[in-house]
Amino acid sequence: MDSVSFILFGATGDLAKRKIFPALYNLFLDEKLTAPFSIIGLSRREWTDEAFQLHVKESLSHFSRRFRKEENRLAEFLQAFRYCALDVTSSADYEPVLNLIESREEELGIQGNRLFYLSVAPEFFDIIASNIKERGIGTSKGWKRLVIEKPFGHDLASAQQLNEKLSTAFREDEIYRIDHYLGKQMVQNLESLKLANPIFQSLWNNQNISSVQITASETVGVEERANYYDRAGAIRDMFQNHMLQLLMMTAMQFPEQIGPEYIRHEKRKIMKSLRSLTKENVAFQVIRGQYDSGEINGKQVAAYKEEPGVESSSTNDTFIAARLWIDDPSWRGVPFYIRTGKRMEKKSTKIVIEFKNTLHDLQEGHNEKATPNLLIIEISPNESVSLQLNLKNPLNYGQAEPVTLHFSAPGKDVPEAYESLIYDALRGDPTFFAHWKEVELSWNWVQPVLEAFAENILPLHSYPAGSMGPKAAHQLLEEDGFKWW
Ligand SMILES: NC(=O)C1=CN([C@@H]2O[C@H](COP(=O)(O)OP(=O)(O)OC[C@H]3O[C@@H](n4cnc5c(N)ncnc54)[C@H](OP(=O)(O)O)[C@@H]3O)[C@@H](O)[C@H]2O)C=CC1
Ligand SMILES: O=C1O[C@H](COP(=O)(O)O)[C@@H](O)[C@H](O)[C@H]1O
Repeated sequence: MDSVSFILFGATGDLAKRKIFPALYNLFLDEKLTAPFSIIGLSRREWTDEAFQLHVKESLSHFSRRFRKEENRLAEFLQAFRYCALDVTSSADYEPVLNLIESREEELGIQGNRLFYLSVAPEFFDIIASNIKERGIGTSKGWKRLVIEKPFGHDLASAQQLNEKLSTAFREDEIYRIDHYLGKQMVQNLESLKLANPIFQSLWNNQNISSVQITASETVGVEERANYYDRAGAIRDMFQNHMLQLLMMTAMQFPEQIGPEYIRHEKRKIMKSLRSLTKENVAFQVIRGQYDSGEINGKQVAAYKEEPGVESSSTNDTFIAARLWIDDPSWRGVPFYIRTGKRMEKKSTKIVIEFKNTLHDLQEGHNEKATPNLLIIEISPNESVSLQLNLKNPLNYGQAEPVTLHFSAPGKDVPEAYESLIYDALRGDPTFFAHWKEVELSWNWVQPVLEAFAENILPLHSYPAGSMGPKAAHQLLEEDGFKWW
């Protein structure tokens, strides 16, 4: 891997503190950051290099699990950090930034490879990209890459506009759109679960699978993010990006070859085959909900409308469930159910593949207990794969009963999502980043839902905090003869 300048916009912010510095520190400790490297922090406040280094140190003391264990290497790591104050909207402020980048590159002998990480509010993405171009910061002997955070747009039109603006400064292959769900180890494992296991390869289709469910439930509420969340809702915050990425990763067929372009091609094919909705029929396929007060882990919590910063008349969605259909030969007839929400009973992200229940079909009326085979992929908080099978129990008159084969991935010391993703961006592997076409196709599917929500065409179901969502979300599956696992 090349030596790089890592240029961090929004260096004093929350994401930098909680995720980016700890990820960089781990990469450094694991010798995955090629020495020498330069890290330049940028944001408005007037900090010295020393103040910035102290901030990084404090962030690591709170958020890095390896801080105490490997403190002896900390000074070496912090030496790489420099700081420059800049207002991203002021073109003149970019000149000292360029000077600093170049002087550090010269001092360290770095060949001009520059990774720009935009950990700032999305309204700044385009102005930063164009200033990087205009002010010559992206012009050097080495490569340049742009890493951007979500959200990528607010709807289809704004995402398209943003992409157009970014593409005047960066080529698509230079843009790395972070979706941190793609950095989760079990999501990255989906590819090998299918590819490396012929038994699943041959079963991964509508001949054998009756339905697929993807759940991301959270116990947290809106926290201090009402200003953003009340305009985004679960549909933009989780569904359009993370949930649809999980759908693509689950449903994509085996690429002809391993490689980012082949995988991304397969993902795009899934999105193109998704049956589109119209604003008028959204209500038949989508359930929206908002949490009411309730109890979570023995603690009483407030209703969404009573959260600080939320209007008492808010119709924002804190829960969404949907039934999607992939109209291609492999998946035709298999419903994909997706649900995600805040203030639910438990924190759990998982994918459940339900196989067709042939035993049940053969012995209708005789063997009520035969449950379908299930492949359960737990993504968080635990990382595991379980396969539920049926076996006869000789102690119970030979009745078929479910038994489970279970594998738990080693939780400790597994790289966190940000660590894997930053490493991939540094070495130029875009496999687990969202390609523009995936993002555009996702917005395209979601757009009628946004419109139906905005026009209040479908009911807003309330659900008690601490539950698994509104009743209507259960009915959505029951009407097809399924249930959420
Ligand atoms: N925090 C999280 O967990 C997550 C965040 N994200 C995304 O990451 C990005 C950053 O989020 P987060 O860190 O939470 O946001 P914060 O509000 O905590 O940080 C924003 C950063 O931007 C800087 N900034 C604001 N205005 C300017 C300006 N005009 N010029 C230069 N710098 C400016 C701020 O520093 P200063 O005030 O000193 O200028 C600060 O460093 C957003 O796109 C967010 O959606 C995505 C997933 C999770
Ligand atoms: O992107 C986001 O994700 C988190 C959930 O992430 P997880 O890794 O804890 O599952 C969510 O809480 C947040 O609202 C959203 O912006």
